[in-house]
This record gives sequence, C-alpha cells and structure tokens, in this order.
Amino acid sequence: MSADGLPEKFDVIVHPAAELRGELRAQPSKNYTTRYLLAAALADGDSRVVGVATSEDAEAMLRCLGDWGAGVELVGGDAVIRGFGSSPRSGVTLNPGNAGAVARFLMGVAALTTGTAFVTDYPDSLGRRPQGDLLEALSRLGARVQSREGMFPLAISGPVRGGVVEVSAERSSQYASALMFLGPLLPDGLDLRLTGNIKSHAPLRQTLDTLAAFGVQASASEDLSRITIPGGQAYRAGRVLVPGDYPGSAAILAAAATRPGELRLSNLREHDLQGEREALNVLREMGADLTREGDTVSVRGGRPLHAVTRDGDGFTDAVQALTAAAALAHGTTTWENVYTLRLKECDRISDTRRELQRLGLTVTETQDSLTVTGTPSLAGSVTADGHGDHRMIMLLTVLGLSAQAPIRITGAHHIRKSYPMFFRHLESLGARFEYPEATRA
Ligand SMILES: O=C(O)C1=C[C@@H](OP(=O)(O)O)[C@@H](O)[C@H](O)C1
Ligand SMILES: C=C(OP(=O)(O)O)C(=O)O
Repeated sequence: MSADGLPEKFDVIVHPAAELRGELRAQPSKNYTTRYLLAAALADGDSRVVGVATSEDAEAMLRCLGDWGAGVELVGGDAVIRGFGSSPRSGVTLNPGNAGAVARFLMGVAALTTGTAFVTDYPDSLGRRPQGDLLEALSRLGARVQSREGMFPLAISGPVRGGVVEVSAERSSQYASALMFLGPLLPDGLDLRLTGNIKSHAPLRQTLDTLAAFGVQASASEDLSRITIPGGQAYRAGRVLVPGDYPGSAAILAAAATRPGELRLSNLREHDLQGEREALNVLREMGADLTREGDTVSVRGGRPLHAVTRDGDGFTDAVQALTAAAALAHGTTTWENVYTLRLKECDRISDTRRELQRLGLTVTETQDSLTVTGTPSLAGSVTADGHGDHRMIMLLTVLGLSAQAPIRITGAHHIRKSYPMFFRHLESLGARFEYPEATRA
C-alpha cells in the first residue's frame, strides 16, 4: 500500500457520478516543487520548501538531489534542504524516474560536475523523449555528452565556463530552463538565445520567478528569445512557499463543470505564473459557471458546455483535462499549436485520439492540433488505455464520471506521477471508483 492507501499497481474502474459536491484544497504545484527543491540544493546552507508536492516527480527530484550530496529532510509537509551549492558530487548515476522536467533541469546542472550519468526505469516513456537539443547546447558550451541517439541513458561531464549559447525552445521549454538553473553558477554566466518557435513560455517565467526567489539575477527580453544570467552568483538559501497546482486542478474543475453539484477549490492564487491558470477562462468560455473569491474557485456544475477553438500552448498541461470537457460539450473543439503534446509521457495527440475514438467520439488530428466533437451521452462500458500518462488518466476519469456505464482505465497508478490523491479527492466529492489489480505495467 502507498500513502494514498491504494495498491502498488492498479487499474481504476470509474463509475458514473450523479453529482460532485464538496470542498477541496488544491495540491501543491508540480512545477514550483521541482524548481524550489533544485534551487534550494544549489544554495549553500539550509532552505525550507514549505508544502512540497508528494508526487513521484517530487520524490524523483529529492532522490537525485540526495544522490548529488544535498541533505534532504521531510518535516511535516515541508522539505528542508541542505544545499550543495555549486558543487554537486561527481561520478554519480541519477535516476529521475519518469519526470521530464526533473531530468532536464538536472542535466543542465550536471555540467557543474566532472561526470554524471542518467538512467531511467521508464525506458518506454522518459526513455523515448528527446534530449538532443539540450545535449547540443551543453556540448557547445564545452561539456562532454554521451547518449543513445539524443535519448536516455546518457552522461554529461563539465566543467564549463558559460558565455553565449543557442538552445532550441521548439520542442520543450525545459531545455532552456535547465540552462537557466546552471547559468548563475558558471564563471561567465549564460547569455541564452532561444531559437525556433518558442513553446511553453509560462514555465520559462516560472523559472525566472524561482531564480529571483533565491536571490539570483537574470533578465529576459519580452518574447523570452534572449535570457541573460550574469555568472559568479550564488543561490541564496531561504524559505519558499509552494503555491497550489493549476494543471491537476484543471482536471478537478473539468470534472466539476461536467457533473451536477458544486465544488469549492481553495489554494489557487489568482496572480500566478502557471499557464494552466487559463483553464479557468477556457472553462468559462465553454459555458461553465465558475467564479473566484480570493484563492478559492467555485464551480456550479452541470451547465451545458459548448465547443471552443484555442491555442493550447499556453496551458499545455491542462489540454487533456479540457479535452474531457470538450468531449462532453456541444460542438467541435480544436486545440491548436499543441505539437509538443506528442513529446510528453505519451503522444498526447494520437494516443488521445485513439482512446476517445474507443469511447465512441469523433476525433481528428493534425501534426500540431487535436479536434474533438463532443457528445451529450457517452456510453461507457469500455476499457481505455491510460498510456502510463497521468494526464491521460485524468482525462479518461473525467469522462468516466459522465458516462452511462463504468469505464476501466489501465495502469491508473501512474496518476502518482503528479497527483497521487486525485482519485481520493474525487471520492471526497462523491465519485466512486474500484481499484482492481493492474492489467498494464
Ligand atoms: O518546466 C516545467 O516544469 C514544465 C514544462 C512543460 O514542458 P514543455 O516545456 O516541454 O512543454 C510542462 O509540460 C511540464 O509538465 C513541466
Ligand atoms: C509533461 C509533464 O511533465 P514532465 O515533462 O515534467 O515529465 C506533465 O506534467 O504533464
């Protein structure tokens, strides 16, 4: 049994929910947890990261930072980190599990060592995600890199001095974020030129925000194509508070919007750099009755929803959740400019199309868009593949709550990558799940 009280590996059977009603507190942000933990380790001295996420990705970051020599202590809901400053241990093998952002951020910092190896126990997910753009930038800076054709397993050896370097931001913002964490600790700093059609601006701003929270100076052009970080700086140890998580909350809000009942979801600060905050506006545009009072968002569910067409790149980690709302809405919704969804834990365009078609929906895709025609009545009685992807599992769960008959989702334990309490949270609102033994690793 894990902390969520669920079996180690399980499928989930989602029963239709007559209504969802109650109050929840949004779980801690995934993106801020990973960033604050890393920045704390890059500082000399003790930092306290208040209210850290307890997901697999957070654990992966803590494990790797510990392997590099950071002191890691969990005190209540906080992490107390004794940093290694600019000197992570050399000659260590890190395993970031299935966490893309964790892996990439650590790969950047690995240029401070004279050798760090990276492996993953998720060869079919993280092991297939592209790392070449970051490896290229690191090697242009003078690092030695080895990889399996730009993918895991890989090895990175520094040291590097820094200077001007190009990095492609077309496939992921995480490569540039990785270099931003490294930059201040290099003698010459980094003058980053982000090339290509820059994707996921919001996480880049979260990285700038994190550097500032740890006393690091950095400046960026309006369009983020140029980010300058002076060298010879130190991260300043301190106390930071992790805000609530918008991507995971988007799935809860989509569930509440598509069922009768009422939800109050607290801990979602209004002025926040998480792009997935936009999910609230998208749901409102679709017709959801969604209001905000301070940090609390309320949804009165069961209103008819209608389709929208939106550029999804600004809220990449909420696209699956919003796709669930779209599948239950009137009309045809298109998410444009979402090519990078193909490069996540699964191919979130083709795999989503396949699973939704299995559920009887009409779905089409292009290289960089996904189009779904909603249906007022979803039959259910289907086993859907969770594709080992937490966001896909969230999408299918939201649909199951609105189907006529139960839906089984395979490998539902992968929800723990970002939102271990997802099913428990929905249960507290009145949803009903069964957790049979997993039929998918
Ligand atoms: O920087 C981050 O923490 C993240 C950036 C985004 O990735 P891309 O930049 O690859 O879109 C996002 O999807 C991921 O969940 C977390
Ligand atoms: C894509 C995601 O995460 P990562 O890239 O960090 O693996 C996600 O959380 O949806």
